[in-house]
Amino acid sequence: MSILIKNGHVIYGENFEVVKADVLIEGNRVVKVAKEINEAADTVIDAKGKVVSPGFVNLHTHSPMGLFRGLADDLPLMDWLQNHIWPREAKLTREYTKVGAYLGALEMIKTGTTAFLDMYFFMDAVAEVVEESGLRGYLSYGMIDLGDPEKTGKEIKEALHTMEFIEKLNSERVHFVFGPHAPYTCSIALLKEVRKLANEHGKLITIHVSETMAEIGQITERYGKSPVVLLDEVGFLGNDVIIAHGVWLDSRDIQILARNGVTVAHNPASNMKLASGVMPLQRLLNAGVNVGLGTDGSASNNNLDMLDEMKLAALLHKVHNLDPTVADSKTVFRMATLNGAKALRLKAGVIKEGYLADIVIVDFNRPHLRPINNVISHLVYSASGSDVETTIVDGKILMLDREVLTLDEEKIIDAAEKTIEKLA
Ligand SMILES: CSC[C@H]1O[C@@H](n2cnc3c(O)ncnc32)[C@H](O)[C@@H]1O
Ligand SMILES: [Zn+2]
Repeated sequence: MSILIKNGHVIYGENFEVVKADVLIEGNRVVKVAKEINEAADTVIDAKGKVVSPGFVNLHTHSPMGLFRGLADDLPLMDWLQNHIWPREAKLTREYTKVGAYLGALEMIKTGTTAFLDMYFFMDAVAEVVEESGLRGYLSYGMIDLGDPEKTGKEIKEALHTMEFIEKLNSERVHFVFGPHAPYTCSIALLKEVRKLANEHGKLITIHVSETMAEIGQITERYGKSPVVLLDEVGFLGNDVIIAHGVWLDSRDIQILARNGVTVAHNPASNMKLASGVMPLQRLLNAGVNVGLGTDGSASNNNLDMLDEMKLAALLHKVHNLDPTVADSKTVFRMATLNGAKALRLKAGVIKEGYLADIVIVDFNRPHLRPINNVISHLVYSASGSDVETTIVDGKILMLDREVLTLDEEKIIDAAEKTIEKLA
């Protein structure tokens, strides 16, 4: 199958240069970007007045948590988790989680996310949803053993069961990732076993690290060192590790992350909403750390809109540093696209010949996106997810003119309402 996108403002290559061009997709790859392409294609899309952008990579989320949207707002992390979220999650079944995953997938397609890194429960069900939706999903079963050796074994077994399930799908778009929840919920034994298994199976690892001051306090009290130093000393870190948050990092932590090639997934909305703190973006980037962007779950954000997230990232770091030159629009756009793709070892995140065709078309024929003085600026500061008109993943159209082609929108929204009634 081939798709020809004509007359768009194309964000081209690693430098995100904006050119008026046509884009030809054959199979799952971009094969040609040129001023005018006149070859025949199965589908032709006219993108006049529109922007053809790399799809967004959500580098940290809990996709089914949309079910809990708005149910526990305005709380700090530990209170939010222990007293509001975990009791609700204890009632989740595979069926309910799947409904949440459908809602998350629908929201991501509608707001231009093409790939995401997820951590949650019942990830076999989430994998089925990802496969059906056409998205690219990197899925981890979130392991929590709370230092109980019996639980360690059970959690590892569940993770391996999820890995087997995903491997059997034999999908190029659905991948398994190891997901120990955090240093404060996982034993050293669990973390060491995860490192060993990730090496054995060649899988990525994702984990929440240094999110709040409370976490730093707990880990320092328990181990006498910071979470990052702890993870380094037990041999857990590597260039296959993506840590979520990384808010409370000192200079030594940052050097350790850089030395190990660790990626940090920045979640500005969640960090602001839970009042966790401000990630040291400038210091991380200056140290050469790869930083991507994530939304976290919809119960702490409260949506999965990566365009919103880019604006929040840019504004947060400007005001925090009292410096408007910090987190410029291109830097933030790169975090939301190429840096995320790099972390997932995905040949995507840019539009260029040979790269995966994970592309979105954003409708700029709208007053808040005119005049088209600066495409990247408009995407970061002026657009929102609802401006995304077409979403293409792996060379397949998932949404055209805002109609989702792979999922039944009405059915999913209805099921979400019914599920939360049952859960309440
Ligand atoms: C064990 S599955 C994932 C687990 O993580 C919880 N969660 C959601 N957001 C956060 C966050 O910001 N920090 C730590 N944990 C978080 C989610 O509710 C699941 O229980
Ligand atoms: Zn999280």
